[in-house]
Amino acid sequence: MERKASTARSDLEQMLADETAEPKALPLSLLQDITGDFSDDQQIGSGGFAVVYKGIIGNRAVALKRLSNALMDETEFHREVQCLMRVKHKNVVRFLGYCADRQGSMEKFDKKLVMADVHERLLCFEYIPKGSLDKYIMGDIWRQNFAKVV
Ligand SMILES: Nc1ncnc2c1ncn2[C@@H]1O[C@H](COP(=O)(O)OP(=O)(O)OP(=O)(O)O)[C@@H](O)[C@H]1O
Repeated sequence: MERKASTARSDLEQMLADETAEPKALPLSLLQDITGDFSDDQQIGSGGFAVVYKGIIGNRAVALKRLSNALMDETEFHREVQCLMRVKHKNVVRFLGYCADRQGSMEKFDKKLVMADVHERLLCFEYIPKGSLDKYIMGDIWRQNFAKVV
């Protein structure tokens, strides 16, 4: 792992230990490293705007939302990060950091090689175990309404 990523890894470890630490910018190389390069095995869910991965950092975990560029543009991403940085509440999942990375990559288009701009935008949160709340809510609704019929 490169030096920048290894410094960021220890910063993130310290942030997980210190609940008062502010969210910060995280390098893409660190996020690739802790998610096995966004491996399918570490995928934990997906929502309207993102695929969510579990990132392993020491004996702790974080949740990483990898945003779809088609669904959220740069301005919206900045606004989202600004809002998340202001929210601090015991009942709201803690926001730990963000990553906005842009790299040139040579791609074939129409039989020609062209330099494509590849954007990665990610949001990092504390990891909440035991799955999604809607499963528990829907589980109850299902039990109350349909369990007797089946
Ligand atoms: N902090 C987290 N810790 C653990 N799992 C998470 C966390 N955040 C999201 N997930 C998992 O990823 C799934 C998708 O989350 P996400 O917030 O992207 O979708 P959503 O709740 O449908 O929201 P939206 O519609 O705003 O995208 C959740 O249902 C949950 O299983």
